[in-house]
Amino acid sequence: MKILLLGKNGQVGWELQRSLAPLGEVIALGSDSVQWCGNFLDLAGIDATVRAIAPDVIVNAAAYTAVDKAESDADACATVNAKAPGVLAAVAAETGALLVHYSTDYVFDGSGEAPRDETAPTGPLSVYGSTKLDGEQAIVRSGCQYLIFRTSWVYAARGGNFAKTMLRLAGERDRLSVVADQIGAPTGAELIADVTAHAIRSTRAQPELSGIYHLAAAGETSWHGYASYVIDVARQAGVPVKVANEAIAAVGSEAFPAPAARPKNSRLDTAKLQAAFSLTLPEWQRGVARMLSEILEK
Ligand SMILES: NC(=O)C1=CN([C@@H]2O[C@H](COP(=O)(O)OP(=O)(O)OC[C@H]3O[C@@H](n4cnc5c(N)ncnc54)[C@H](OP(=O)(O)O)[C@@H]3O)[C@@H](O)[C@H]2O)C=CC1
Ligand SMILES: Cc1cn([C@H]2C[C@H](O)[C@@H](COP(=O)(O)OP(=O)(O)O[C@H]3O[C@@H](C)C(=O)[C@@H](O)[C@H]3O)O2)c(=O)[nH]c1=O
Ligand SMILES: [Mg+2]
Repeated sequence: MKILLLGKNGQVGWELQRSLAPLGEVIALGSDSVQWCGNFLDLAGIDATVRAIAPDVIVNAAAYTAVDKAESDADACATVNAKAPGVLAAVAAETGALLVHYSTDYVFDGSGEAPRDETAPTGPLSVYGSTKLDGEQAIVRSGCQYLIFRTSWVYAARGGNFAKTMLRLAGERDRLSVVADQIGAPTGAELIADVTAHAIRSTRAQPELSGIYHLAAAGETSWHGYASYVIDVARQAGVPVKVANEAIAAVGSEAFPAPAARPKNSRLDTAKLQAAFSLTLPEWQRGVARMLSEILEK
């Protein structure tokens, strides 16, 4: 099996370089690749690259993920998150390749408290969420065989994420304010990459497994609960933190104004994935603790 991995240097892309290796020949590209075009702003280049490599599986881990910046950079965000996946899907539809792609809880409007399943109506609140939804829909419309994993609150030992921002701020400040009315599940890039490899194997054998799946760790927390957990683990590991637990103020979203609105309810119902691929997704704390042990023991 020949696999083309795009976005190899991102949180998920980096873990996919590891998890996809046993499946076959992996050609991994980043936006800075020179031998082939890896830049999603060059749609013609991406089209030519995929056709020249002619992979059996395309795994797209590239995306414009700067949620707040996207609000004032909509065109670039749409090209990367919607148009480029449309180009990948068109080639996959023509060649019969399987396209694997990632989307987000931010395609939902965050109303209510019930976890969303894959049939729930969407209603993105941000440019980022809208472009990610457009990308999903371009893939579904193309008629190609696909696996789209909607995930949430992704972290990795490597790369930028909320947990690492909190660790940095906890070392610098003696007070923090963190929103407590946005609820979701922090999900490790490692878990996503492992589930992806497993799902590709199964779908290559059973094409009817193709579709959209929610993929998030089990359990739930708020960003405030997540920050408190991360800082507590760091403190117990002997990392010097300036902020005392009671100085991590739980605030409403309105107290933390940001260019992009975020959904309050980011809960994802993952029953379809767990049933289709015979998986049990672990509680969010397990992966976060593992990531922290990796970065704190350096
Ligand atoms: N991060 C999160 O919290 C969540 C992410 N997701 C989705 O999961 C997937 C992976 O996310 P994650 O690994 O966290 O993302 P990262 O932000 O860690 O990585 C994104 C990757 O996309 C690449 N990229 C950005 N712009 C371009 C471009 N113009 N051309 C080619 N490549 C580009 C970046 O490469 P470079 O650095 O070279 O620019 C980077 O390697 C994405 O589809 C994302 O939408 C879903 C839910 C949550
Ligand atoms: C840094 C910081 C953030 N926050 C709030 C802002 C925001 O509502 C929430 C999350 O902050 P961030 O901006 O780091 O997280 P954000 O970039 O919105 O994370 C999102 O990334 C995209 C790619 C996704 O697909 C989503 O699933 C989600 O993971 O925490 C605080 O309340 N206090 C703080 O000190
Ligand atoms: Mg972010």
